[in-house]
Amino acid sequence: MPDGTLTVAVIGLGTMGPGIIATLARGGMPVRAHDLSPAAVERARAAVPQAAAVLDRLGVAPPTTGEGAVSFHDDLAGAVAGAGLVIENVPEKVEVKAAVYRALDPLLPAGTIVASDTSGIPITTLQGFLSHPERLVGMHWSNPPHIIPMIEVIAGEKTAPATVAFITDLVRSLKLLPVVVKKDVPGFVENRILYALLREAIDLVDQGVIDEEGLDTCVSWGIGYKLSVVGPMRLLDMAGLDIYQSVAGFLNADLSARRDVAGYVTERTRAGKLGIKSGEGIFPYTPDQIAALQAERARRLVAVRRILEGRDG
Ligand SMILES: NC(=O)C1=CN([C@@H]2O[C@H](COP(=O)(O)OP(=O)(O)OC[C@H]3O[C@@H](n4cnc5c(N)ncnc54)[C@H](O)[C@@H]3O)[C@@H](O)[C@H]2O)C=CC1
Ligand SMILES: Cc1ncc(C=O)c(C(=O)O)c1O
Repeated sequence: MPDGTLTVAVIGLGTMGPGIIATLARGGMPVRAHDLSPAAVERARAAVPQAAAVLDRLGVAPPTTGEGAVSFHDDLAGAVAGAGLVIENVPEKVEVKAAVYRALDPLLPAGTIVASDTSGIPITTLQGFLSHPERLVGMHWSNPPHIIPMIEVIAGEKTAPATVAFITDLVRSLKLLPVVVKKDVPGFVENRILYALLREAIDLVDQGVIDEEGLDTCVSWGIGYKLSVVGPMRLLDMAGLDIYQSVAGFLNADLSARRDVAGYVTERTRAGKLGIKSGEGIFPYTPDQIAALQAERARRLVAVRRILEGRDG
């Protein structure tokens, strides 16, 4: 069980880092942040207060002891000094994560818990790169991490139950929603659902069934809107399992079952068109548009969450 003295190190300060840092600090924990890129550190220095301002709008108050201090460290050793928890948040490549774990090993006491924010690399795979694998666990936040309250907690084959309990208690102490995933499958739960949806969405655009804007309108104002209130299992009962039986009977065989990544995406990633992070992906973005888009998305997500939590509306 985390106590009031827990210091957390966050390694990797890109898309996910600043929101995670702000959330932990708002929970009263000192946070020590590190990225090998000085540019990423500078971006994070600006992004953490921005995420904290969103937490204000969400009504997330620090404990009476106050907000945790955030410090930035050029070196990994300095970042993890005194940390009881290290959150690994580097790119989704096994070799990159493995290198971080190998670098962490001599720096950490055996009992220091290491939580990976991996989107779906099996935790058991990652446990092969860290001594005392019982202390490694998946702690999968969703983007934006300072707004989405659900966090998946995933044990690898060698993860100790106490490690899982530690992270689920920590998530609860932040008044967030831990979901313990019972099997260490690739993609866990959230991303298996999301990637099945994205595979179908990309396929529909690729086939010319609908254009990108139309796809987003259809999903955001149809099933996406509905799923924010009624989960898939409850939706089956709401629609009627007989309806699912009939429709799935012909539709399942027609859904995309591709095992590779659609050329629609590969062409863009190979061209460096990565999305907001590169200024263009499926859509083009100017810096002003990015700032406005991120502010508006935060505003809407905050408003929806407040309503779903029964605080507004
Ligand atoms: N982007 C998303 O929507 C989500 C990503 N994740 C997962 O979180 C992890 C991080 O993802 P992002 O923040 O999107 O990645 P990112 O690419 O935006 O940021 C990664 C950061 O790690 C830094 N880095 C790379 N190697 C490093 C090293 N050896 N030591 C220290 N820092 C290093 C990079 O400089 C970069 O700033 C990945 O495992 C990803 O799958 C999880 C949930 C959502
Ligand atoms: C496309 C995509 N891939 C992975 C994740 C999370 O691991 C997200 C997300 O959190 O939204 C995502 O959108």
